[in-house]
Amino acid sequence: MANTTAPFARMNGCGNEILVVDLRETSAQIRPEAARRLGEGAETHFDQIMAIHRPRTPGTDAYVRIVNRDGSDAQACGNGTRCVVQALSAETGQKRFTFETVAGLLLAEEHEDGSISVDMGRPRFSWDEIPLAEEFRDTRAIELQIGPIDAPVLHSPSVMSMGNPHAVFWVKEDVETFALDRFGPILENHPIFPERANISIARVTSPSSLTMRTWERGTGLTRACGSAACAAAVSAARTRRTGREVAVTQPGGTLSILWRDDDHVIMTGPAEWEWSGTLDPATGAFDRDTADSGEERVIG
Ligand SMILES: N[C@@H](CCC[C@H](N)C(=O)O)C(=O)O
Repeated sequence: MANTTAPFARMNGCGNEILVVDLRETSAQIRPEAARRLGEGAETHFDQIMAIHRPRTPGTDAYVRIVNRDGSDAQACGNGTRCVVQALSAETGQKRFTFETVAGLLLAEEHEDGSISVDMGRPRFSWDEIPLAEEFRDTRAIELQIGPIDAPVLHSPSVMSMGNPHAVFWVKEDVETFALDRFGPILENHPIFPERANISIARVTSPSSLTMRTWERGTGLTRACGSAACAAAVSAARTRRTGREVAVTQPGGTLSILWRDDDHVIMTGPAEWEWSGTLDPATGAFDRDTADSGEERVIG
């Protein structure tokens, strides 16, 4: 059977490296081995793949599957969702979208200034929804620490789900001074997280701002993580460290997070197209569009 090729765009959301792959014209799926091959590529290395499939539910614009660099599936990707919105808006001029993901429906909108808002849904706080391996009645701070028993480097994280699991460790020092590259994989794979977890270190800088870094589940250190920014902002409000509208600054940029009174979390930020090409979703083989390959495509 001839290999399938699909258009894709290399994009980023606040420096979170995203491949947006258009699989609407095929029934092919991104294979884990293809994801790992693309993730190891000098040009195609990515944090997440956002695979756009034909809609499965009436009233939605597409079904979007999220794949991490290690080939694992994820339930949410805020930065990647903004990239999908920008790509489809560039293709059709449509500004409002409803996407279906494994975690439910996401509503998104591109604004006149080019910024994009995504309704990331409601946060989940109960231990069995995050999930955790054992019951914790108060997930605003759980017993989990790393470092010397009598002087832990990180401890008492806030934990929650934005569709995907997050642990947020609060610090008073510059978030860049922590060896997250060392602590991240240990905590990501800690037995308390049966589905692993995204691990963030966050520092509150005012009643409406915080800075943070994230070690992402299935990917590693990234320059930004949208769902982690939502988790940190909600956790900061939940622990009365900030209000419900927070500017979250990560190494790749700043996102605006609003935890609305109806419990929905609205994330607003940029998306950036870098280059386009075609790829085989089964193998990860790709060709990059050249300057003379016709009008500058985004994905379609
Ligand atoms: N970078 C994404 C998060 C992607 C999924 C995460 N690594 C997980 O496995 O939960 C974002 O912007 O939210």
